[in-house]
Amino acid sequence: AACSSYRLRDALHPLWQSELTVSGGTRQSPINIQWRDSVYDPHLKPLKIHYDPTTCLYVWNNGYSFQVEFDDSADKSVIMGGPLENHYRLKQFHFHWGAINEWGSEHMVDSKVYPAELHLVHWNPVTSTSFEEAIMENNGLVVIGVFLKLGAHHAGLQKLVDALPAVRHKDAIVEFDVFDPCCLMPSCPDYWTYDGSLTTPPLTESVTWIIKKTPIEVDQNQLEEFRMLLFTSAGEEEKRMVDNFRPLQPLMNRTVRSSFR
Ligand SMILES: CCCSc1c(F)c(F)c(S(=O)(=O)NC)c(F)c1F
Ligand SMILES: [Zn+2]
Repeated sequence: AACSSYRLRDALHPLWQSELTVSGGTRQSPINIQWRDSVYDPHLKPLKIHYDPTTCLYVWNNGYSFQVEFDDSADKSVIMGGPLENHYRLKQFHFHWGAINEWGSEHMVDSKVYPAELHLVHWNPVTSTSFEEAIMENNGLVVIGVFLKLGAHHAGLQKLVDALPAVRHKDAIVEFDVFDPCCLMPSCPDYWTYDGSLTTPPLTESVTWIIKKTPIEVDQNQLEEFRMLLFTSAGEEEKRMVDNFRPLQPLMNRTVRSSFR
């Protein structure tokens, strides 16, 4: 079996075949979080999450992940507190995963890699007038990262997994209403936070990352369902949607703060 620290650098999808770089990037993501180098910040508040399940709109395959989109036309599904100065609206969530359980997450903790990682993407409605604008703004976005580890069946995730066959091909879309992403959050409040970037184009350095310390558990069948999705559109030669993670990026002059001792 592949050594667990081995990471596919030339993953199948064009996005990751060439090492994606932003010229002069100083705060790129993902990174390896070295637990002992992270700094406890007593000023970090608990993260407050209020998601309204009725803001859930649909699931779609965007050609590099499957994504659940939310109605962000009002402050209905928001996060605040933690390292944040104001509230941020939930726009979408998606996942990154590997072809096998030995790899798949984008971030690592002390070089430990997880089979998958959930990203909940939020934008700042105070400093931006739209999500598209916030992508380009310094700290316009907040992404909560949650690690997935192999373990017990995740009942909350299963509702989403059951919708995946309907979005097997790129650009497929299926209605998906009343889903509360809170069910995908670990109960442990502990997190790391650092300044970083999108891990897909345009790779803009606009993300305040909040990485939860504790993973959620999903079972083998649920991970296999992720791996049955396709990067390709209907009618094209099928390419399985796997290894849709970006390689690790240099920490450079950044400190990762922790909300816990
Ligand atoms: C043009 C952006 C479309 S929205 C989006 C996304 F689709 C995505 F995949 C990531 S990510 O970098 O991969 N994960 C945090 C983002 F940050 C995003 F904002
Ligand atoms: Zn992501």
